Amino acid sequence: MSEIVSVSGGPTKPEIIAVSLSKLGLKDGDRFADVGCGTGSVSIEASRIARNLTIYAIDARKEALLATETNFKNFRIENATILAGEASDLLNSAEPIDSIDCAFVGGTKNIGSILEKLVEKKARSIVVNAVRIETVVRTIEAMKRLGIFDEVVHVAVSRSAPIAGETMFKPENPVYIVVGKKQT
Ligand SMILES: C[S@@+](CC[C@H](N)C(=O)[O-])C[C@H]1O[C@@H](n2cnc3c(N)ncnc32)[C@H](O)[C@@H]1O
Repeated sequence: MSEIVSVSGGPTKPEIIAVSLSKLGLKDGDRFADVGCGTGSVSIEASRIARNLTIYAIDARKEALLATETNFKNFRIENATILAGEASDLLNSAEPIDSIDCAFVGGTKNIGSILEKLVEKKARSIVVNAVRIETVVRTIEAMKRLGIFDEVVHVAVSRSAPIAGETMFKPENPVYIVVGKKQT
């Protein structure tokens, strides 16, 4: 199995991806947006959970796009379009993405605008990862305005590490997982 090529800020830790994707509720055949894809690791895990996804991986940084391209090739991710640029612009019109079922947002610059566009594209479920408290507040407020706010989960993971032949735990940075669901 290939190692994932990393970039600054990614890959997202596997435990955070696991909780995020469990909240997202992907189904086979969904159209999935990985907004601020970094390394593409969330898309790679998403395609292990649901079959026949159509993936749109978006990032504004060249190094992230290159890493995603390499990782998708190494992990044999199919049906994926990698899009370069500001997410709120790329989600603005019907081209290249006309509708979305589920979105994971790991890149939170312009989060209010991104959420608006995802709702316009009929996303039934949106999960945002945030580490800054200001981003968490902005995300909750935007989701409430759009009538999609569901919950926030604060996840703090500690990982085992060897010490003097025994085992201690080292904390990872806590992450807030903000969940939005289309009201039915
Ligand atoms: C924390 S990293 C994401 C890590 C990723 N989930 C992974 O597993 O590799 C955030 C990424 O979002 C991108 N980003 C942030 N805001 C963005 C926006 N508004 N549009 C496009 N990309 C954005 C950054 O360039 C960065 O690569």
